[in-house]
Amino acid sequence: MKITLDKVVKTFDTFRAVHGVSLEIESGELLALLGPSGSGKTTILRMVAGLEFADSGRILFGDVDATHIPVRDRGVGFVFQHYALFPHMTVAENIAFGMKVSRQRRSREEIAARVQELLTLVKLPGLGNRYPSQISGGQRQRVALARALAVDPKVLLLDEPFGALDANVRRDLRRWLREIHQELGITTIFVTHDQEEALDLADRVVILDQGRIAQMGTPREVCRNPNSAFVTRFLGDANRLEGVAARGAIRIGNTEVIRTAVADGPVEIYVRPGDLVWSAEGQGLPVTVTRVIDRASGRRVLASTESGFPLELDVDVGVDVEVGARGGVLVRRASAYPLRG
Ligand SMILES: Nc1ncnc2c1ncn2[C@@H]1O[C@H](COP(=O)(O)OP(=O)(O)OP(=O)(O)O)[C@@H](O)[C@H]1O
Repeated sequence: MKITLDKVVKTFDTFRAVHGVSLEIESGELLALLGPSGSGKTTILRMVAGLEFADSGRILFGDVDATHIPVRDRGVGFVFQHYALFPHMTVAENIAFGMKVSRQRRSREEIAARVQELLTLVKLPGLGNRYPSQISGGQRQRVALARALAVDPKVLLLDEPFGALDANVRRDLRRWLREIHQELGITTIFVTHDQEEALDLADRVVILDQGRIAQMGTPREVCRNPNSAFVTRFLGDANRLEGVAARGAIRIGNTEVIRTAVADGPVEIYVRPGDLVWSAEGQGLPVTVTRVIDRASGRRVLASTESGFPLELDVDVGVDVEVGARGGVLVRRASAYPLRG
């Protein structure tokens, strides 16, 4: 089911949470809505679900305006971080719940068979008789997904479904969700404020800033070509430096650090740690090492430029570098934006 948002606006009292968002989610696509707290992600999802109504603009399910389709007829399945399982029902009863209250009548045998099928799909066979308190947080979210899938939704809406879980479990569930999505091909909108999660999972990401779309594209597109300082900062892990652009070259102090197209004048420059190369011989931008953090994957070097900007870069495990060492860094790739103010 394709979903279209056409200039959707939502205001709470006097506060405008969503400012004319237009967006098309293709049938079978897994789209992530990514943005900081308060950027309007949940409000957009709730409007698609029919739990909230737009002040203006339209939401289409296929070619049909969804405004007047009640929640239960929209064919959407939800998994919300706080949309807990019913504690007094077993896992199987939780999964069966939607089928029992659905307009589509099913026999007891049909429901039981479907519950078993779903338990297998979410890789929890044999746990049907447990209560939610008797399974782990990660297992609970799998059950929540099975419950959402039970009524054969045309659209799946997931709002920070793994938000409360620890990093390893999140990573496993992410992979698992991707597999389930591939298997079932249901149009899915996934809300998260975690850029790694969004980039890892989604076919396309929409980055929101204060109720507006800052950028949308495939994970590769937004990572390679962030269109603003906001997106670059939000995608994370970027060093920020200041310099001056003139005729396509950016200089910091006396050093030309990179050539890139940006208007002449003061600029802010964003560089990922992996795009900086350490030079013990002092080539490039002069820096002093302030800290070295050893990790299984390599060494993270923290350094400071002559004008006092902190920098982080990665070097191989075998590279000798010590606190207090002076050297240089070469910039392989960077994004630059005119410095305002
Ligand atoms: N029912 C409401 N009444 C008033 N203001 C609201 C209501 N719901 C949301 N808002 C406001 O609208 C803005 C967007 O909220 P929303 O929950 O959509 O953001 P979000 O991006 O999902 O944030 P988070 O990641 O914190 O959940 C926020 O400033 C919020 O305070």
